[in-house]
Amino acid sequence: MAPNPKVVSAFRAMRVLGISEEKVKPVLKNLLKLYDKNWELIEEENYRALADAIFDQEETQAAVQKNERENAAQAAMEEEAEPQEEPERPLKRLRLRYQEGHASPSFGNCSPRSGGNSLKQPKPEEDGLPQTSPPKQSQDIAESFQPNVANIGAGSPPLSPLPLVRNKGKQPVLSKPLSIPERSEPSQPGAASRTQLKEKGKEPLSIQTGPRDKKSFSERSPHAVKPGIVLSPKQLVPSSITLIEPKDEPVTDDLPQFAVPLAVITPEPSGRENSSGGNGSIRGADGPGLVSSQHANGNVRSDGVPPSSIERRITRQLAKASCYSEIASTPSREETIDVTPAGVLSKESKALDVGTRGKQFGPSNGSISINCAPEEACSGVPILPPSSNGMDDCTKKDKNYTGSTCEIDMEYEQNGLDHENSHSLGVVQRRKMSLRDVNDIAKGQENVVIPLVNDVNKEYPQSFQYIPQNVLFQNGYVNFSLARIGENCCSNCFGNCLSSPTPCACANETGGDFAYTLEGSVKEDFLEECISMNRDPQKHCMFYCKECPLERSKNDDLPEPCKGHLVRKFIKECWWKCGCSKLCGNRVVQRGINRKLQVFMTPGGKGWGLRTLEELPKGAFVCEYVGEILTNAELYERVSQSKNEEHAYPVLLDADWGSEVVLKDEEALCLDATNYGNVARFINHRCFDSTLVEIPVEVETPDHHYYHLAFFTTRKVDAMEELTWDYGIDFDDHDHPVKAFKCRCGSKYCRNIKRASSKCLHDLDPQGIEDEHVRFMEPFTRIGLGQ
Ligand SMILES: C[S@@+](CC[C@H](N)C(=O)[O-])C[C@H]1O[C@@H](n2cnc3c(N)ncnc32)[C@H](O)[C@@H]1O
Repeated sequence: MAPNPKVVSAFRAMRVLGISEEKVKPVLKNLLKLYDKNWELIEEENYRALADAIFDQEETQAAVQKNERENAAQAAMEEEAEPQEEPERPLKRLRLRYQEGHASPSFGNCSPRSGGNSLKQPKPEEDGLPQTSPPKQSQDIAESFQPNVANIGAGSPPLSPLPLVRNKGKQPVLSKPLSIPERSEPSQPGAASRTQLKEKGKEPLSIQTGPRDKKSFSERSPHAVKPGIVLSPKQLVPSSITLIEPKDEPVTDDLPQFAVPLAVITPEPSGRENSSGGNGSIRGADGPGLVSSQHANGNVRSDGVPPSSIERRITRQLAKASCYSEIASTPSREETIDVTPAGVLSKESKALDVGTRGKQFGPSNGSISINCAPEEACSGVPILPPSSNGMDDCTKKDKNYTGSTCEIDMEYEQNGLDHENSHSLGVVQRRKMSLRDVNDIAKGQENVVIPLVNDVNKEYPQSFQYIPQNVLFQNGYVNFSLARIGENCCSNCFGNCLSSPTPCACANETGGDFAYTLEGSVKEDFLEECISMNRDPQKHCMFYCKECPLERSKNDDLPEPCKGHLVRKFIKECWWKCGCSKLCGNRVVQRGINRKLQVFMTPGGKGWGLRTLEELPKGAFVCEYVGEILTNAELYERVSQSKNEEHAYPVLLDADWGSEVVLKDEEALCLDATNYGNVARFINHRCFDSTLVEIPVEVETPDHHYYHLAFFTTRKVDAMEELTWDYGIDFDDHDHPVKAFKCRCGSKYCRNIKRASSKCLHDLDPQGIEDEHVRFMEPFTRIGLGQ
């Protein structure tokens, strides 16, 4: 009997969405029953009802399965019962008072490859900090981010646009924070004026205009890139298998924790404040509230049509459509809301409830909106309600907070606001604020709370909008297409891929084996190679672009030859399209931050820094570098137009340029955490022997134009130790548009210190480095150089 053509059509429509017939069949049956075989209802809107029903069913099943697995995992865990782990792994936003510093056990052996990666490291660079004093908590996190006043200078990270930062070695992934001109000392209040702050907030806007007037990357003919030599992946040791400790998983049943695609930040061309495009407008077919959750769920598309609920589900669950959601970046109001201190400080603001990671994607005030049409986005209309000028309402979260009152209690005044010049940031009013209880800079958007403390002075961090996931700015383009993702996924897997006797398809992308251990750390060999690449790039493969996008962004007319990019090692994590579960051990970075971290004011003149409140094993995931996704051209424009005092936390995503035959401008991406970013924006630089190493991680996309930049520990790190990262800055590059900061990393091998003999780092004995470093650090910290 010939199949019913209606059924065949329904199957076909669902297949396009990546849904198999087996899944469609039972749901379709039910639906027919429900609709009394009224096919019209089912066929409507391209089988929307059917797809919705399928997704609903999947969600329900997934939730049930997840619960079962978690329970099973928990049970297994309890059986194994290895008492050492911290009993309280963050499950969502938790408390976190800080921890006592644990004694650090011995170091993990690092087998130093040429560069000696493994040093036993120096003790916390910032000693002298109250090791035991509890972080100051805050009830209104937003407040914590007031621009502060003085700190901008020192504490504030300088500009470091990638393009600008010429890092000698680690080009690839990197972050080359552009440096900022000598910033005023952190301790000097008033180092940065309000005006300056304002400028920052506006940056995105100005950028918008720039690139458009100018020849954009995309307008140029694509430039070919010479493929670099590809590193033969190191053979990793076969993994033993077991479940990841459930406690380490902050996953909760109700939230889509990982897989949070991107949001797009687009300037608003016709915004009220700046028709040139300076104003980003928040727009979204579904309204702010919905938007935020949509983002959280990873809805993205690029077809120019506002996503329907079904579409959102599709993108969320299957990542089918191209990603394109939007966050208004800088409408005047938004500025008030997101960027400027005023917004941050606004206590009256009753923004959306701050969700946990995954739920709340972008600005928690609901400014994130889905916008499927980039073009449309540019004509955007500001949608932020005037009343939303406050950031997230942290009071909800704080109401349960029972910690001690933060000692931070400062009054400050926002000075020097330049309203006229601010085409974007709205009105920032001068006001005095009282700050206290800074207990979570993430505003509930991470699995854990991240407190901020300042035992050094009365400064507060530069204002910025905390986002737990990257967001697209304007021209940056990231395409998540299921069609492209499919092949590399382990669709036949189930449960925990790390428990499988044979590596899954995703593992094959990482050199034939999983990069992670059962405990969730990066395996030794893999980690060592990544560390070695950073510390001793010359010993690794580099590729040179024929026409380097980075150089072109700096000088389009007469670009300098490519300086070379490292051919990086990648980690490929399982994702939505894989058959494994959310708890699969090959999903680490996408689950977000799970460590107890704290932002603190360093005593050594580096401004704010990040430290761990718990001991971290070697290879542990700490956090991802999150920011706005820009093209190099956009970033360069942004930096060139910004004031010296502005921060910039750019990272160049060029880890795979060499494999591209033709590199389009949209593919030359970078991340900037200046205005939108996560806790990684506080990670300070340390030459050579930093405690963190960045590793590119592929989650959503099979190509490497866009990837996540994740930080893992290079060694065991003690509680209260500062987490640092080697930006790869070339301190001798005096021609660089942005001056590098005066390095105060304290490393024995600081590249910013002139030494009598220039011995190559890779010629040094790692153990020697370690020992000397320890001796070197103490006095350095104590004296407080750089202050
Ligand atoms: C990504 S931010 C790090 C957070 C920053 N300290 C803050 O207060 O916001 C980079 C900026 O921090 C400062 N910084 C980072 N590492 C430093 C170091 N080793 N020595 C001096 N300043 C440093 C510089 O101002 C740099 O531009």
